[in-house]
Amino acid sequence: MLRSVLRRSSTASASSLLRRGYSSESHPERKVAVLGAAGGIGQPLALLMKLNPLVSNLALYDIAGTPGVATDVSHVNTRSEVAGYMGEEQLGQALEGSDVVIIPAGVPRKPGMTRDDLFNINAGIVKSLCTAIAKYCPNALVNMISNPVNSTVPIAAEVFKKAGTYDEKKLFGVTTLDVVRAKTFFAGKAKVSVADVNIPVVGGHAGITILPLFSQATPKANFSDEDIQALTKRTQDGGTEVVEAKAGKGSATLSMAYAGAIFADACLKGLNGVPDVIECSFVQSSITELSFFASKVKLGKNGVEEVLGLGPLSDYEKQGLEALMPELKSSIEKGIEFANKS
Ligand SMILES: NC(=O)C1=CN([C@@H]2O[C@H](COP(=O)(O)OP(=O)(O)OC[C@H]3O[C@@H](n4cnc5c(N)ncnc54)[C@H](O)[C@@H]3O)[C@@H](O)[C@H]2O)C=CC1
Ligand SMILES: O=C([O-])CC(=O)C(=O)O
Repeated sequence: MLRSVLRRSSTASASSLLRRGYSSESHPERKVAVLGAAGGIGQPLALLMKLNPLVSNLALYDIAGTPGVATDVSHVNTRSEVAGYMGEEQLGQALEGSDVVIIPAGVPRKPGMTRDDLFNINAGIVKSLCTAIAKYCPNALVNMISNPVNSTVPIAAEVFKKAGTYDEKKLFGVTTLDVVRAKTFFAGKAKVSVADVNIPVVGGHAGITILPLFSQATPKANFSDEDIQALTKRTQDGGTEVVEAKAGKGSATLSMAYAGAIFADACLKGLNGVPDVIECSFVQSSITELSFFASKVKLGKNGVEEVLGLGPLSDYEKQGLEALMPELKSSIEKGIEFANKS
């Protein structure tokens, strides 16, 4: 066994698991791999996935630093076994047998940058990781976090197509953080409990391509047009708000780990046959003329069970939808072109 591969068994007893309201026997075995696991998102996400009782095996992969992260996380008293994998020669082992692969690998933004400015570095990283996924776990659900999501998801699709493994039901751009933000900002303004709030966010994951549908928010709130515009803008600029507050030390990591854990949990629930699991995600879609689009998606045993439509839009949201289409289209095309030229 390679020296830097670590394996640690969970120390939680069956009785302590039962005390917390679940038993390892009641859930099927599920392996989750996190690629980029030693990074700002990767580390807290690894912890949150370790806390998830639906996970039986947690594989933490990065180009550096994973032995430490895996050893650290492995001491937490939950069901899953944790293994750390470092360097390309261990990527195959990390991926083999995975049910869900979460990808937060790549560089984050600094103030003044757009997500598209990350394309040159992250496109290559995503391409090589997806090439390995096609080889070692072609049936896994892929949760793409690496930016620019509007391009990295189409890149992944092209890599999988070339490898002959593409299944559009199994590829997801993670846009959950947009929903998380829309809910927080709405709840704060409406002075309601955020736990009761639901808001679909559609389109893509960059600037104006992020379109929160506050007209469909529950519970209903009587906001003015100005309030809705301000909430929309704050949701669209939520990532930039964090990038600026971190002042050169990266972008959202903790809230992203939270959002990534929610989305991965939804994928696992779907795989396990839990009914009516619905989350927004950037997926292959035919609800608009664009080949990829974020909307509400029903998750099931094979991944996407149904891509749900947009529902009724306000005039303001209709304008937002029209405005986002050209940018989202060109980001999708940029990803496809990159994957096919190199
Ligand atoms: N979808 C979303 O809503 C969000 C996406 N992001 C994106 O997530 C990505 C990661 O962000 P952070 O964790 O803050 O960055 P980070 O720099 O802290 O961590 C990235 C990790 O990726 C690793 N990495 C680089 N190349 C790799 C490779 N070939 N294989 C495996 N691992 C590799 C690095 O070693 C590092 O540990 C960025 O692209 C960022 O823009 C960030 C926040 C929200
Ligand atoms: O803004 C960024 O660069 C990171 C991101 O995608 C987000 O926080 O939504």
